[in-house]
Amino acid sequence: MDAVISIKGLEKTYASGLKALKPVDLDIARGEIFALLGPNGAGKTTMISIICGIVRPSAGTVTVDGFDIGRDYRQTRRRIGLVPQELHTDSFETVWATVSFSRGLFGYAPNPAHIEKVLRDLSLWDKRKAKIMELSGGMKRRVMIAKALSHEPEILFLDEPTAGVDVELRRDMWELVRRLRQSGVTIILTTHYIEEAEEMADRVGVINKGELILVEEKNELMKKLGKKELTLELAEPLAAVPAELGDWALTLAGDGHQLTYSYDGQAERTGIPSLLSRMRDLGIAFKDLQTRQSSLEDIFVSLVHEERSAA
Ligand SMILES: Nc1ncnc2c1ncn2[C@@H]1O[C@H](COP(=O)(O)OP(=O)(O)OP(=O)(O)O)[C@@H](O)[C@H]1O
Repeated sequence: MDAVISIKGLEKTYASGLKALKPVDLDIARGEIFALLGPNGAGKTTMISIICGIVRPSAGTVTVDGFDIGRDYRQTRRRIGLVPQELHTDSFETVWATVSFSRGLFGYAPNPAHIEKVLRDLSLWDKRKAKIMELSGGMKRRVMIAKALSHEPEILFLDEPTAGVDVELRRDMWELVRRLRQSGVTIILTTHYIEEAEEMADRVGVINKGELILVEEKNELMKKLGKKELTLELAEPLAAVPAELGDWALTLAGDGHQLTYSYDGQAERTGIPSLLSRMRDLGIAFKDLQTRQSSLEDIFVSLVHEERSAA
């Protein structure tokens, strides 16, 4: 892998004694979209903040394009754009001035053409003369992204990019992220919206209690762990799953009206034809049926749940 970020043995223990990151090893490939999923307090922001030089690690190393985040802070930081979770942009400055100023902070010469492109891409061009404090929350969030892109970073971190934004802005952001990837930018996003990871990510990492419990290509993950479910709407309710159907993984719901069979969609034999013929023999009729592929959300919940019960 051509790793643009390489994380080795990264640990963080806060002054309170809380271990926010257990040793984490992770390589981020150049040009990929990597989604970091995890419940509240899992350590996502801590990890991003360390890579961006905001939080100091307790142990381990991180290199960005071969530069060490500690020793070569300036070199690493100028390659990175960060869109933080919290908006702190209340200001009397205009959109144009704010975004242009951000670029200057990284030591780059002014480039009005680039700033104009960023503002246009984010539908902020019409607002360029507006003061930040006059903007709506969604607009402010766009400004945060514009600031992060002002110095043409190779790597963009988006910490919960669409928390609390409306559907339209979320779609716009997804579109923008795709365009950025096409232009060669590596994107690392944290999200609570699993739908977002499912839609966008090339690879997914799941972090729980400071531990990276899984890193996998999204498509592989969905194939490997994805279960399918067949739900039969019964003509007459059942009080319990009949013993004669004990060979199939069945559950009863909807006051006995819904019989659900969970099976491995990748398996050669699903067990469905034999189940249906056994049901016919037993005189159990159904009115309707539907199948459902488990989503990344189901996979995530079961992973985090397994970890919790193992702990
Ligand atoms: N400055 C700090 N001092 C002490 N503990 C902290 C500090 N910052 C974060 N923590 C703790 O470290 C753990 C990881 O927090 P972090 O913000 O990295 O999680 P997260 O995965 O980003 O969560 P969320 O999804 O809620 O943003 C949490 O238990 C949090 O309370």
